[in-house]
Amino acid sequence: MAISLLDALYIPFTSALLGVLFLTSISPLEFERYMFHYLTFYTFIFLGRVCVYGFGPGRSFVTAFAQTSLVALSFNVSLFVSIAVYRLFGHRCRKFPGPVLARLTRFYVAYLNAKGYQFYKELGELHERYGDIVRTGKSNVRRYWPREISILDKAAIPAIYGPNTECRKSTWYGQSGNDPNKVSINMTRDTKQYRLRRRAWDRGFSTKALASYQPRVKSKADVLIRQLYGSTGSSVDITKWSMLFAFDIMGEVGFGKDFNSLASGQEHPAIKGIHEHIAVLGVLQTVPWFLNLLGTIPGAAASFSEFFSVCEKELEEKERTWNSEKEPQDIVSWLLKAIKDKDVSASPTRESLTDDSRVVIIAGSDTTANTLANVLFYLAKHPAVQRKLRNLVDTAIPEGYTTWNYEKIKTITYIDDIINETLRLKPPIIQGGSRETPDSGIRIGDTYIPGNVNVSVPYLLIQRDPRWWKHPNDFIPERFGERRTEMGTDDAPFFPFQLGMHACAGKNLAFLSLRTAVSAIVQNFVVDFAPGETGEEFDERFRDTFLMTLLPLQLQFTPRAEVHANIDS
Ligand code: HEM
Repeated sequence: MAISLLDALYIPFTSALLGVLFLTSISPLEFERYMFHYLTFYTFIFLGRVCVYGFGPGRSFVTAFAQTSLVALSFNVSLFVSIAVYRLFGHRCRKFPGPVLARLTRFYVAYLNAKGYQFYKELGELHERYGDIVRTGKSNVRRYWPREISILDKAAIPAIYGPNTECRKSTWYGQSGNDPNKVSINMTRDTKQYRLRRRAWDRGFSTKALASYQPRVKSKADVLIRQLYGSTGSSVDITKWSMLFAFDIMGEVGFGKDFNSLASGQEHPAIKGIHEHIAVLGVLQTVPWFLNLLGTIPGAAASFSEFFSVCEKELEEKERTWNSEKEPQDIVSWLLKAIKDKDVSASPTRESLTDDSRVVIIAGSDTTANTLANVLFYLAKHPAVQRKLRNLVDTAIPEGYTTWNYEKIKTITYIDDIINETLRLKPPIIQGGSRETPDSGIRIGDTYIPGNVNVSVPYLLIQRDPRWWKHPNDFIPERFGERRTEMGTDDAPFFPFQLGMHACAGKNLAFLSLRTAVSAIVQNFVVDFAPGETGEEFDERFRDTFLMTLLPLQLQFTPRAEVHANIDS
């Protein structure tokens, strides 16, 4: 039986009406939370209708399928047209300029991300074209997405991220699920629950805990130094070795486990998993509901399952071997202690604990590794800076590396100036965290941003903005030291570790690791580019994959004794 003329007119009309009604009814909801349920329900209804109308005497499945497809088509067309009209002309963000495609769909920014993985450059161009506030459609919405705005104005930093902000974590943090009982600390959007859970983490980074980590960090630096001595005369890919160093530290300090990557010189399989994970994240982070959906499809996350299973395995081993009577000696043990003590800060479920264990590795290793590799790049490129640093280390520890001492290294503020200047130019997390404005909206200077809009300030762009930074693209560590006043550093926007309650939990550990590695390297070696390496590609072509992904960098580490011998002869 074919579709009658009446059906052919009636079905599209009622279905289209249904599409508009549906859109109106979901408008108060953060609908992407329910995307998975919606798609499942949609498929179920579709198949159910085919069965109901196709089953029975005189009925045909083909006709039922054709009718149902007409219903679905009319419903979808009406839904998408209404959404497009609303997004273009009725959205509360419509006064903010931005590319038309970004107003229509967040997949446009996913496309810009995928195009060479240099979204920060694309975003820089959008800001140049449209001004300090650009509608990017970058993440998600409560009322008909996309509602994303990128702000390149330093006044926005305290308003969005500062200690007194009323902004909350946006739907970006819903990419691994929206149930706060099942996700990591970093993905916890509920502010009350977040504050409680953060306490367990902060215990793992207390001054006392860091003092117990320090000798283990130094022992990893020793292995790195030994390996660099072994490389004498050949070039070393410092991107790889920095990752091995940072990954081993997170094994030691995170899980109390020796991952042995530095000693073996081999990438642990989990490292590949991390990089595949962040490459996917780099493109699809703009569409968190889609990432969330992908995670529910068996096999879709296969590329990074190795990393997930390593974390799961290490967590299980820790649970088996951990001595709960003793003071915790690593971050995961602090999290386990909170659970054992039934403390309010404990990860609420097994799933959330597992997700937390992944955060230990993801948040701690790539960030530190990138910074170390970039510091060494700048030292190779600026021999005068390297010499100045080495003289300071030699003055603090004249007897050489055998008497290396962290307390003395900590007093050399120039190391921190070099690390900060590196983090200004190359923040390992390139785009600022996405936050949702409170219902009442916020004011940034003279501009009112309505409520429930996702806002972010891009770290890399604002930390190189010539309005606040003199010679913004030049590497001048002294701007954080003796030239601070002259260069206006105190008034310039700098927040690579984020600010306020959601600021990086591991900042002090990062500084401990970086000060240790950088001082140990300059005390032992002179660092140069390897023959044929200019560093230009490394400097220019790093990938914007949420966490920065670096290209290999070939350096040469000449033992200082050898340099002296060459000069003397
Ligand atoms: C140079 C090194 C590092 C940089 C630049 C850095 C930067 C950041 C930034 C910008 C955030 C905020 C992310 C957001 O807004 O969602 C963050 C969060 C975090 N970082 Fe770091 N980080 C570094 C090293 C570390 C290390 C070594 C650890 C140790 C495990 C760590 C643990 C964390 C954790 C647990 C969070 C989540 C905090 C939360 O949501 O409460 N980070 N980091």
